[in-house]
Amino acid sequence: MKTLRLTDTTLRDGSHAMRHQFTRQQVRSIAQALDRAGVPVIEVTHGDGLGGASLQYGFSHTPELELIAEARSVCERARIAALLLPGIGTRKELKAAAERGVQVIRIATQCTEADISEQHFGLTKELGLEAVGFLMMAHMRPPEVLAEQARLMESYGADCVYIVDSAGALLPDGAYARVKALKEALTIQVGFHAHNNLGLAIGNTLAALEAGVDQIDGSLRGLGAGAGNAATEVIAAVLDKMGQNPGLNVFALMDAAEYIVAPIAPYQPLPDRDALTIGYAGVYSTFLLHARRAGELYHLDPRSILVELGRRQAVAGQEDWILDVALDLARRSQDKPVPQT
Ligand SMILES: CC[C@H](O)CC(=O)C(=O)O
Ligand SMILES: [Mn+2]
Repeated sequence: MKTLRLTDTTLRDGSHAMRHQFTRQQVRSIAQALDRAGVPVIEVTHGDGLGGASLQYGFSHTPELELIAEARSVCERARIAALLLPGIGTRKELKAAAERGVQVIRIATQCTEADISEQHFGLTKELGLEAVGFLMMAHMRPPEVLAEQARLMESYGADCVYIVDSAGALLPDGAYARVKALKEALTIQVGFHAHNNLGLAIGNTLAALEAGVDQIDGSLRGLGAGAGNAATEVIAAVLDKMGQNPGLNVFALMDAAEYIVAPIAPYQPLPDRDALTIGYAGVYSTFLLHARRAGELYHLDPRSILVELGRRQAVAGQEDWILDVALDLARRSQDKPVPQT
């Protein structure tokens, strides 16, 4: 039986929910707990990947390279992964991350733009690292288009390509069909990364498993953008009940979620009305907090901003659209004629 590989992204996708304020001590405790619980890969980076700390995406409390080194120093078995979005992260950050002990680079592009990742895969392989492709906003394209894009990443040297449900907008049949299409098109491994905006993160992960997925993502307590990710401790318990536990200590993960992550999380990600709107309208999960802020600023319901962003098909990197949309909606509401009585 092949072994399913779990990557925990509490210290990367969870960074969105933490507004990128992880401290060294928090990273050490979380990484050590995950390592001891048998999680084989731990992703540590600014939420928007290497080089993400900026005015646009939010500055980090502690530089991500230092956090990577902290995580590396406490792990005895787990490999450390870092996310990189071409254009945000450059060759310089990629090399620096490798020097701090990163062994897996996950290269993320919009699901129709795999062609911008060739150089980054090239350098990752040159440095002797494992290279994983991330096709983001995968609900926006049908399985056959994703398979073509994944084939490009395979030709650049990817060891695995992920279907990334960035908006948490997929239903189980959509997750199944997309993973299946990649399994049929590629000779390398296939992964699935879920968001819980429609409350389907675990259900979709199980659909991906049914389609033959090789790698999946989780985060403790689901800490992540939007309504968060598939919770690592829940994945572990479910896989265990299915007789498919790949070596995860279920109780140790429950403890890490409860006693290490819950006390430091600023809120518990869940499909509340704004996050649910993200899944419903098919919007990038990281837009949640930005849309809430814009809503407060312009006295708008964040849901109206999110629905309009979905209509305009906004994708990663278009965070500046959020304020534009809010301004348009605020202006439009002022233009409305006052009802005559
Ligand atoms: C900014 C990168 C993004 O958060 C990657 C990811 O996890 C996703 O698209 O879901
Ligand atoms: Mn994500």
